[in-house]
Formats: sequence, C-alpha cells, structure tokens
Amino acid sequence: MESLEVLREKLDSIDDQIAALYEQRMNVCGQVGEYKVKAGRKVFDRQREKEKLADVASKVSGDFNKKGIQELYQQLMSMSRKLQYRQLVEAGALGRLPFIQINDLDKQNARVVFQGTEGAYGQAAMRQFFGENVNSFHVRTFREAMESIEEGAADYAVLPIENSTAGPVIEMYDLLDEFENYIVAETILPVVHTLSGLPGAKLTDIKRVYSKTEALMQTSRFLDEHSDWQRISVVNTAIAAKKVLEENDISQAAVCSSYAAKVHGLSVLVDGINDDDDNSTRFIVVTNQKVFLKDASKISIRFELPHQSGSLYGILSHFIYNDLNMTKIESRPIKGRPWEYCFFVDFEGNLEDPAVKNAIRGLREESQNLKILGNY
Ligand SMILES: O=C(O)C(=O)C[C@]1(C(=O)O)C=C[C@@H](O)C=C1
Repeated sequence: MESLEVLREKLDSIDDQIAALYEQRMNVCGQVGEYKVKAGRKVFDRQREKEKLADVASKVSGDFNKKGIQELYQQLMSMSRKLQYRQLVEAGALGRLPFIQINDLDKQNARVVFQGTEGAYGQAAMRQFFGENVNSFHVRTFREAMESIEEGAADYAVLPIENSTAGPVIEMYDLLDEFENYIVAETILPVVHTLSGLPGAKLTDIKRVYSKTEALMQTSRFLDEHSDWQRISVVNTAIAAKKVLEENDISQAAVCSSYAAKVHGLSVLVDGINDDDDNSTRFIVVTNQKVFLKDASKISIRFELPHQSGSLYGILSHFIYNDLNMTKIESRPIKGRPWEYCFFVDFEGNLEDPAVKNAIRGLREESQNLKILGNY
C-alpha cells in the first residue's frame, strides 16, 4: 500500500486540476451571465439543470458516486447562478422592488387597532410603540384587525407574532399570508402574567381558569401545580378578565396582566406566574401600504418550494452567499395542498441593500409565490 504522503500528493495534483477547471467553468458561466443580462433571459433554468444532473450521474459508476457527483453539481450550478444574479445587479437589471422608502411613521395622526379589549397586552404594546395618547380602537379577533387595516378603518394594527416562551403565534403567519398587509415595525413587550379572580376570591376557591392559549402555555408550570383546575382558552387575556368579572363566579379566574385585572375590577391572586422570568412577546405593526423605513434592518418573506430533496438547502444558500444573516424560519401547511408547506424566513437587511436585492432576485426565481411581508 502507498504511504499517506504519496496518496496526498496524488490528491493535491487532482485538486489542482479541479481548481483550474472550476475557474474555467465559472468563467464560462460569467459569459452565460453576460448573454442573459443582454437577452433578458432568466438565470435559473430548471430543465437544463435536471438534464445536467442526469448527464453527470451517467458518467460515473455506482450509486454512491452518482449521488455524490449530483450533489457536487448542484453546488456548482448554484454558485454559477449566484454569479449571474450579481451580474444582473451590477448591470442595474434588477427592477424596482415594489416597496416605497419612507422617513418616519406618522404616529401622531395614526388610527391604530389592537385585538382584545381594554387591558390587552396588544394595547400595552401599541402604547409602547405609538405613545399613551394614541387614537385607537379594539376588535375581537386577529382577522378583524387585519380586515380593519385592509379596509382602511385603521392605519396600523399592533399584533403579536412570537413569544419568547411559547414560540410563534401561528395564526398571525397564516393571516400575513392571506392579507395584503405588510409589517412596517416591531416592538417587544415584557409580559408578566397574574392569576386574577373576583375580589374576595381565594386560591382555594378556583376551579376554572380562562385565558388566551399562548398565555396558558406561558404559565403552564404554575397551572400544573393545580392540575384539578380546568383551563379554558378564549381569544384574549383581557377578554378572559372581563368574562370572569361579568360571570361573577368565585370559582373562576383569568390569566392576564395586572393592568387588565385592575381595569376589569379583579384582584390579583398570584403575580408573576409566567414560567420564564424574561417572558416577552414580539408585536408587529402592520399597515396596508408597501412601505419601509429608511433604517429598517429586518426583512420577512414567505415562499413555497417544490416538493423535492434539497430544495430548501438550495434556497438557503442565497442568504449565505449574499452574507445575509437569517434570524428565523417557520413552516406552515399550504391551504388546499395537504402535506405541502410554505416557509417564513426573517433575515437582516434593508430592501435598498444590493445584497438583499440580489438574494431576493434569486429567491424569486428559484422558489414559488415569494411574498415580501415587510422590511422593518
Ligand atoms: O446553462 C445555463 O443557462 C447556465 O446559466 C449555466 C448553469 C450551469 O452552471 O450549468 C447555471 C444556471 C442554470 O440554471 C443552468 C445551468
């Protein structure tokens, strides 16, 4: 058997050839890119790539090598596409993104909607962002809030999208997908839950607890200590507080903020019952205009992928190659297409950045139904 040194020398000489060939290949890809810029042709040619993968696989033997060379060529062609997208950006052939840059939001004159009722966390988030004197109204559901924006009854809605303990508010993802409303800002609200009941109620009186599903999840450790209590979901924590007061039953309590308890005339039985001391919720500010602030630094998008192996892997490379930091990914089922999913990705950047334009160009060509949900 040959020594490791000799074998490594052989590999070095093969790799020299591969590196030289790689450079030659990319050079030709650059020429293809120039042609495509001039001819207005799409960079991504799915059919050509399919044929190429079949062709290279036919030139090697054994399943292991066939799979291996296909993986290698997927990477090579992905690099080639990135080079060509860059050429398009440099040639100014990207077109304008359908979002308008603005300097500020008119917080003074805005009419804002939140979900729930007086004392809801959404109201606190809205006041945190728009100020105490904001002109606002509330609706019962997230859907109604999105409708208020779409119809123009409100300029902005403040809605929860994610909690640090319980994770995403999945309904919001579906609504962002469905409505032509866009995220223009976000605000993070520290969330401290209480268990509140009728004045005079004692902990031993409680048999039933009302709250929003997410709030019940965020306080599950405390609630588990009282496993005989029935937990009932309602649409909002402040609506739970209101219900407890209205039904006037000493055995009922709500998980809500101390502010909601005060507003609805309840007494706090136990304060700070959230599992996590740093419990906080991220709220998004939604509008029906395609606008983004000059200093916006996060982009949310949604897209679908063909049902084939490696498609997510291929798409994510657009972030890596453009040096964009991806901060979040969620998947949701696509309506009417069982077991197929769309993806929601957040990444850092501003729609004016060339790297962002470049990535979006690639994502638009290589995924299906890409929607920019906002830059904020
Ligand atoms: O043949 C092309 O049109 C190319 O742009 C080259 C290439 C490749 O690298 O082989 C790259 C991107 C296309 O999706 C298909 C193939």
